[in-house]
Amino acid sequence: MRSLEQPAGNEPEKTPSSTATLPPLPADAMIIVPVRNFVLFPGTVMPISLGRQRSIAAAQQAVREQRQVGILMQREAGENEPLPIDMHRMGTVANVVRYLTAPDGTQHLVCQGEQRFQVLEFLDGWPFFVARVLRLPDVEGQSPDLEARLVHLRGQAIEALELLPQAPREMIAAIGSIETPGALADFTASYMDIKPEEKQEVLETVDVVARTDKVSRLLAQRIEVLRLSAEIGKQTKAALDERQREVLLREQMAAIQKQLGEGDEGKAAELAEVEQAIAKAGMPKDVEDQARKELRRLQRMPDSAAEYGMVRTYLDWLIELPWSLPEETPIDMAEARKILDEDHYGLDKIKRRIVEYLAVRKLAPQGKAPILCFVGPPGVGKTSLGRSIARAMNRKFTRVSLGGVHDEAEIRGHRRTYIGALPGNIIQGIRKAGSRNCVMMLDEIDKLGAGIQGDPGAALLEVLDPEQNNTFRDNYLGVPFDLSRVVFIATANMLDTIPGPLRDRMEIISLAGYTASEKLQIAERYLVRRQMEANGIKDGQVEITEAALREIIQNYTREAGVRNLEREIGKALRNAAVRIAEGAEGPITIDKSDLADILGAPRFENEVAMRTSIPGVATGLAWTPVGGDILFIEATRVPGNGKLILTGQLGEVMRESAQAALSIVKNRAVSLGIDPSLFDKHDIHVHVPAGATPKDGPSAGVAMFMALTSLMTDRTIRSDTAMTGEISLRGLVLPVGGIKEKVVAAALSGLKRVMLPARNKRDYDDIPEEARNQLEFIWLERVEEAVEAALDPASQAAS
Ligand SMILES: Nc1ncnc2c1ncn2[C@@H]1O[C@H](COP(=O)(O)OP(=O)(O)OP(=O)(O)O)[C@@H](O)[C@H]1O
Repeated sequence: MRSLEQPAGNEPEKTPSSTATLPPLPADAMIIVPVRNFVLFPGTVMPISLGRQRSIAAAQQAVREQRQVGILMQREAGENEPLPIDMHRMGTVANVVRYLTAPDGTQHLVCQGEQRFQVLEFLDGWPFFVARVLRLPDVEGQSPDLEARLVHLRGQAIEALELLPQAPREMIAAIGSIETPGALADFTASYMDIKPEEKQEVLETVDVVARTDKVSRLLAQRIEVLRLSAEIGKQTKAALDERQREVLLREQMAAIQKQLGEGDEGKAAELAEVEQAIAKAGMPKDVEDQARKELRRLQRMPDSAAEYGMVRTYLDWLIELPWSLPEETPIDMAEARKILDEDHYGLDKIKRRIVEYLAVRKLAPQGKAPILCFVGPPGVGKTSLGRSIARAMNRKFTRVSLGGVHDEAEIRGHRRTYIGALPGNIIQGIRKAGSRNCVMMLDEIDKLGAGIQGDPGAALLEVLDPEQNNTFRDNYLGVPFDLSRVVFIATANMLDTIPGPLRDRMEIISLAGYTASEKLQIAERYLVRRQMEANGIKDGQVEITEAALREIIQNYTREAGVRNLEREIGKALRNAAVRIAEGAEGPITIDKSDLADILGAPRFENEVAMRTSIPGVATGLAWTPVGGDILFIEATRVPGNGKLILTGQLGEVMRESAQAALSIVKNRAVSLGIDPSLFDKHDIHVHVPAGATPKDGPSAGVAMFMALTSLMTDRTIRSDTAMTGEISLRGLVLPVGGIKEKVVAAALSGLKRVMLPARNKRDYDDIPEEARNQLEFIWLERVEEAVEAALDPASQAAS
């Protein structure tokens, strides 16, 4: 209800700077800013636009002198050059909150009304209006009568606000917080939709009781008008029946969209397609209802709305998920066997187990088959076995990686309220497979973490539980999805870290790794062919000799599986491919002697011989999640006083076994031919290099003992011998785990002899024949036997 100040016509040329020399204002005088069609009330803050030069000068002077101003309404709004006589006699003293110039150059004064004032007389001598005034603060006592008026007026004010189509909440709150009737009357009058003259009348009603009554009367009239208007609105609305209303709204929406330049034809066509897709998707009834509900929301939304894209993506997910079940063909067992043999060399026991599993599924397709879990080092064929199972069952195959999954939402999805939410990786896997009865491989189930964001293991349990997984609920989808026909297969590198409850659900099938000749077979039959195809080499163009393959297996790779082997073969073949492309006359043969040029120097050649050529180094055998490995224990002595120094990030148990080994050596010093005084003059340092191998557990005991014995007797250990075994303080050799993997690793490293605890003889049958044939086995009861067998006879003379 405030009108803008109009720019004045011919204002006398008085610039604000010239006001610096103005006479000082008398004590009861005040700078006056005349305004039009606007009443500032005490207790309210309002901006006033300044147009006339005189008003700008007044405002600038007030700001300069940090003075209050008097806001006074003109009697005639149209008067550009008001004289004192043209102004009301009563106005409001105000503090200047801000004085600002808008980007378009207009000036504004933000004022906070403080109290009423009455003009006593206008004074001359300033380029703006100045008047002597009488301030009129509100006189408000406390009486039940006043209190009653306050309550009544407050009730009315709130009622009036609530009758407005959109009741401003903060206004209601402000009204509730005003404590005195006079202030409430001012506040209400200020915001009420009444004429400026009526507002001026309220301002001029200094008596609080009279003022409250006046505002109350005005409000009562207002409420009556508002009520009537609401009533009319309601009646008109009721007159339109629901259908008409919808048509009307749709038309309005279309009109608005047109206004916004959003052509609705493209959108309509798009949504018609979505509707058809929903009808065709084969969704269960409740899912279809949900999809249609979302579609209706889309229809009502402009396609520029941020939410439009989100709902559209959600619908795409619902549409693209394979809800219906494809026909399941019975498993052909003979064919299944053929496929397994076709894809994999060896692995007879495992293939047999898989055939059994398939037979059970064939006989009881709806039954609860166990979940297979392949455990073994990388590259031994876990994933490719999973693919073969899918092929044998005539189903789609999909992989879901669980490595490093810490958050339940990665399995089960984020709620749609999150920005960028998506379904969890189970549902993503299903969509990728495009089939509800796919074979889903849950990779690296042993690397599942448990973080603060819920336990992904628990979510996975639900996925795998046949009692629950027919109504698996992904947070993003918000509707159940039936996973009961999915064939789950898990893979892991190690058993220990698979959460217990998950392990209980699964049938573990271990794949230990391949011997050198198995690798050779796999390479000859599968890997070379596959890499030739991958590198565009035709049959007969390149040949890799057996000797070359053996060399790669022996000296270029050291792994339980065949992944690196395949990579090295690929590298060798690519080299040949380049030569063919450059026009070399075929066929090209890659022999052992060519490898150094193609693949570089052998990586593992003679490592053992080199390392063990000095006293104090023993070759141990370690078990790791990626298969067995050899490991060197190095001991050296430095001048000191008998301390044992251990380095190489050893675990607690391994540190203890080093101490035990030292005690045993000290105990037997004389019989071993060691000068006991050596121990007093030296510190002994034991180091176990090889960063990647986990170094804990007691099984390096024998190797520690031998390294120390070798050091103190100054005799080297045979370079063809590796050892494993725990030791007791009394010199007994105790059994250890992982014998099969360790022995295979020893064979792969080209060693000839292994020293094992006698009580591990029971594991001998598990050791692959090839390794058995390659190695000499020395079974140890006591550490003395190790000394006997391991110290190099050639180094005897030196002692
Ligand atoms: N017995 C085998 N016969 C033929 N090929 C094999 C055999 N074992 C492994 N392979 C081949 O070796 C490669 C690596 O195997 P795969 O990817 O299945 O290993 P993985 O055990 O799943 O490893 P990771 O745990 O790292 O996933 C594949 O190309 C696979 O076909």
